[in-house]
Amino acid sequence: MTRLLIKQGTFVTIDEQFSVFQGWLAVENGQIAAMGEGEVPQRESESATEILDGSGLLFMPGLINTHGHAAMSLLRGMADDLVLQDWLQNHMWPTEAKFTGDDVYWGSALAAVEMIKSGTTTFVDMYDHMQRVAEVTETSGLRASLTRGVIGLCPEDVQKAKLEDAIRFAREWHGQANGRINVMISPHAPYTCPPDYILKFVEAAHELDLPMHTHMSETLAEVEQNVRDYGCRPVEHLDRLGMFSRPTLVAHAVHLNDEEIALLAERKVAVSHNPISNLKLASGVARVPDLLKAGVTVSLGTDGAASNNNLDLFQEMTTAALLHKGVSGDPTVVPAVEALRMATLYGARSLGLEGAVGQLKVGLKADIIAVNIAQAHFVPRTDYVSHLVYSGRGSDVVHVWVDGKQLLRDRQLTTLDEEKIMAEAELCYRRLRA
Ligand SMILES: CSC[C@H]1O[C@@H](n2cnc3c(O)ncnc32)[C@H](O)[C@@H]1O
Ligand SMILES: [Zn+2]
Repeated sequence: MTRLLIKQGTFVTIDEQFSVFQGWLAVENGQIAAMGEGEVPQRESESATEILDGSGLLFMPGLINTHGHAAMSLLRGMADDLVLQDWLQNHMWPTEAKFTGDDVYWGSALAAVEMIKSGTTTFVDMYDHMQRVAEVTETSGLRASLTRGVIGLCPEDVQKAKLEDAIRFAREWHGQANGRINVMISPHAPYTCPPDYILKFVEAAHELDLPMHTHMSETLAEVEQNVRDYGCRPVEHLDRLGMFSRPTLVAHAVHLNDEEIALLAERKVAVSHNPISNLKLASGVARVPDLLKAGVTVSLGTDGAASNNNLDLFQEMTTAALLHKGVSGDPTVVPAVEALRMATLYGARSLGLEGAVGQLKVGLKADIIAVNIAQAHFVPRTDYVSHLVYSGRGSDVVHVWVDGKQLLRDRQLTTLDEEKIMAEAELCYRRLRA
């Protein structure tokens, strides 16, 4: 049995009473086995099989990206500066229709490279050809909640086949990769899935005992269309269809009224806040301070790299912390520590993984990242939580572990061939555009 000892590091434990301390941490059997402040006890030095000098490094829980479409990394920069519906209907969907399983594999691998190198250890992915995303997850060593996203704007036989594919994927992959893969059930959105079709997903989620994930209330146009088509706003619509009787994570939730926020809190629906994607597609600004005040779990997502245009959760934290101050005129909303919790603890909570990941605590899985704080933008040592959120970047991450396995060592990937993946992704894009 190997036992890694990290000594003389700076540690940020994320909890309601987060703390920053100088000390040590031991990893054994994929878990945080022990940790403490100050000098390493002699018994820890003696039982270690590997020792890492943590001087100049800050260790914290790996970041959790609660909404994305990994394979869309292939479409980065392809159609910038458009509103959602134009972007989706006239650019993303026509190109995605040509995606093969291999395109999804290499696009997702490209995303995995970027995520690991910017400190993400768990990601949510909603897409098609999900077995290929699962393969990337298995090989890369990342942790993921994966879901076959289904657009139901198609004939009944195609709808049926897509639902069956989602169920088959769930049965095959939930709990796989040593428990690193979980599965969710996903009708893509209320405006792309008719109500009777959404009902079938809710039934499947009950049968399989799985959580649900969907896009919801992302644009004003979507809310208005929902009212026109179904006589109510998306939150009430999904509630009537029984979706919130399952543990549910909704992406975006930008356009909400007070009653909807109260209902989301009551139903314990979690929200994945994607501030950069929402800004880029000019969708609006989610009412994050109000959601948090109401007790809704709000985590952070990048969405796909075609609407972001990167997968760096540090930038998402910075944006979340700044944006809501700007629009509210209140500098106290979304303080740095809350942005950090959104990217870690609240991410874990929204995926049913609280108590397993998202914090540095003895007994939790060793999903840990090390940030190089021996750099000008982390000086002086006033407040490391502030530095991480307001001046940190994904490229500051030097080491990454998931389940105690090191996926990034001195910024070198240990499980993925970065050069090959970039070359294959470039070829996929050229083929798709030909
Ligand atoms: C059917 S798989 C997922 C589907 O979602 C599309 N998508 C990507 N970003 C967004 C977004 O912000 N809102 C709605 N849908 C989005 C993606 O292009 C895939 O087709
Ligand atoms: Zn999305």
